[in-house]
Amino acid sequence: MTVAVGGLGAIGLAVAKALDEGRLEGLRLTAVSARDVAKAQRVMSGFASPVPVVPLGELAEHADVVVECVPAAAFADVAGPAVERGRIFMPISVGAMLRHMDLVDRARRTGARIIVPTGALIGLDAVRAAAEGTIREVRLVTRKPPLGLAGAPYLVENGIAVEGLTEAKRVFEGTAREGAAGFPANVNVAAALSLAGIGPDATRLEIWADPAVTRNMHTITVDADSARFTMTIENVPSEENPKTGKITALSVIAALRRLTAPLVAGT
Ligand SMILES: NC(=O)C1=CN([C@@H]2O[C@H](COP(=O)(O)OP(=O)(O)OC[C@H]3O[C@@H](n4cnc5c(N)ncnc54)[C@H](O)[C@@H]3O)[C@@H](O)[C@H]2O)C=CC1
Ligand SMILES: O=C([O-])CC(=O)C(=O)O
Repeated sequence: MTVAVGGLGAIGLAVAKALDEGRLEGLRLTAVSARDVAKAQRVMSGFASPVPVVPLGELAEHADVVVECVPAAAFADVAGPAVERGRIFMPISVGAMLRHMDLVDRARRTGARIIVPTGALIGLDAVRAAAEGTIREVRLVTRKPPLGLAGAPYLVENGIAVEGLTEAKRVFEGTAREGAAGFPANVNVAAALSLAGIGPDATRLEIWADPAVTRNMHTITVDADSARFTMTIENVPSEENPKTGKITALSVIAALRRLTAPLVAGT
């Protein structure tokens, strides 16, 4: 299968490199997109098999699988054409996906498949299994270093300061949908959780700005008829973008690997 990667930042570059290095059996990189084309061409010259740098909207013409690794604002430029052409579309700006759920109906008609990786989160296999039964409650508590949240539209609009905190402060409590809208660069995890479970309006979210933490921490609690579980992940920030946990790119790579692997484990 061929793969195109939109965005060469913390997540996209790691994914493109894994493909170029031949670490993904049966998958080959065929195109990338970048805001800074000259820089991307320099990156390509260091690749074993350089690929064309094309606009986001053209990625779908070059590959069976289109991976979106751009800021939320550019999501639709990648997603629309990929779904329209019936590709496998892998979004990572999952909060933006919630505002474009019409893509799911469109995918039904074009034969596209939209596969959301677990990303910076944990345990969506268990959440999906529980959702086949009856789930009473899904809650996510996200705890981040205050600077990782600074500038989020919800904080700006509500005049909530996170600078100079000496103790943890809960800055948001609401639904995953409201959280994804108010913190577009921070809680894609809440959107992914909601899609795996009971949807963006029923999934509860708390966001804490915590000066005592150096990692992005996410705790999921699920109460279902089949099981009750609580899971916590403590993400090491990536070097390129401290807002993004290092595991996120690895999650995309793992999700790609299972597209062609002869054996897959986990729901
Ligand atoms: N689902 C999840 O668990 C997670 C999702 N994310 C989200 O993933 C997305 C990517 O995150 P990062 O790689 O950390 O961001 P980043 O800022 O490091 O990289 C984004 C890249 O996209 C490029 N870009 C921007 N506009 C573009 C355009 N029009 N055409 C082509 N390239 C363009 C930028 O130049 C940059 O290189 C963000 O929306 C982020 O919020 C981040 C962490 C976890
Ligand atoms: O990397 C993380 O811990 C989570 C994150 O930024 C997101 O969900 O957007």
